[in-house]
Amino acid sequence: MQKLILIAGPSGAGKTTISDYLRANFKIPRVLTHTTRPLRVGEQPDRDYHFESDATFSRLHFFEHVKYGSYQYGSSEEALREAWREHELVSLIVDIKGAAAYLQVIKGQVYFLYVTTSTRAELQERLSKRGDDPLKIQARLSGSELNELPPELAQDAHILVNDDWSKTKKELDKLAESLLQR
Ligand SMILES: Nc1ncnc2c1ncn2[C@@H]1O[C@H](COP(=O)(O)OP(=O)(O)OP(=O)(O)O)[C@@H](O)[C@H]1O
Ligand SMILES: Nc1nc2c(ncn2[C@@H]2O[C@H](COP(=O)(O)O)[C@@H](O)[C@H]2O)c(=O)[nH]1
Repeated sequence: MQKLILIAGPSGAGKTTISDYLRANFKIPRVLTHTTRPLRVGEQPDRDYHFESDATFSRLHFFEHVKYGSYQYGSSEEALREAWREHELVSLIVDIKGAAAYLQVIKGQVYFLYVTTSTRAELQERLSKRGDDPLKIQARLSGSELNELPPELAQDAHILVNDDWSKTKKELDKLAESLLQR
């Protein structure tokens, strides 16, 4: 059966790092999403995101889409179908609203991984080290942008506290092995 590891959690929790690890070590590719935000240092088009203008974004067909500040983000049905053509198991990074949309429609095919850290200070430190703008960090770590796990999604979530990367890797190894066997 085609399956999806849906990865959500606060900014800086390590969603991208985890998805990259699954791809590098288990050949579980990430379904790329689309965004109108500018590239960060070190990012590449069509490797990290499909970077779009507002005009090209509006022409796409989205499973779900959201807006952060003035930037849009969206995941397309086409991208998921295309990824599943070659791989039974893929990953996808979305925010909490996106996760809720997938769980509503294809819950039976989803393994929902909610990634977090023990403290908000750790998130802040990681984002500062990553070179994010301090004002954007404040926005990302407050209000609806924090991506806290809402009670209605808690029963579907597998929570991974990514404080210690060596422990996280062990948990990911177990998870990938069990999902690839099924
Ligand atoms: N267990 C960890 N310990 C320390 N640093 C980590 C750990 N996991 C990830 N990081 C680092 O934290 C930073 C944020 O990680 P990452 O970009 O994967 O987060 P994210 O959840 O995808 O964030 P965003 O939603 O903002 O894109 C990166 O610099 C990454 O190398
Ligand atoms: N609902 C969706 N959320 C998405 C999508 N692509 C990314 N995201 C989430 O946006 C924020 C910000 O990402 P960043 O790369 O600018 O740091 C983060 O929480 C992502 O998980 C999407 O297609 N749909």
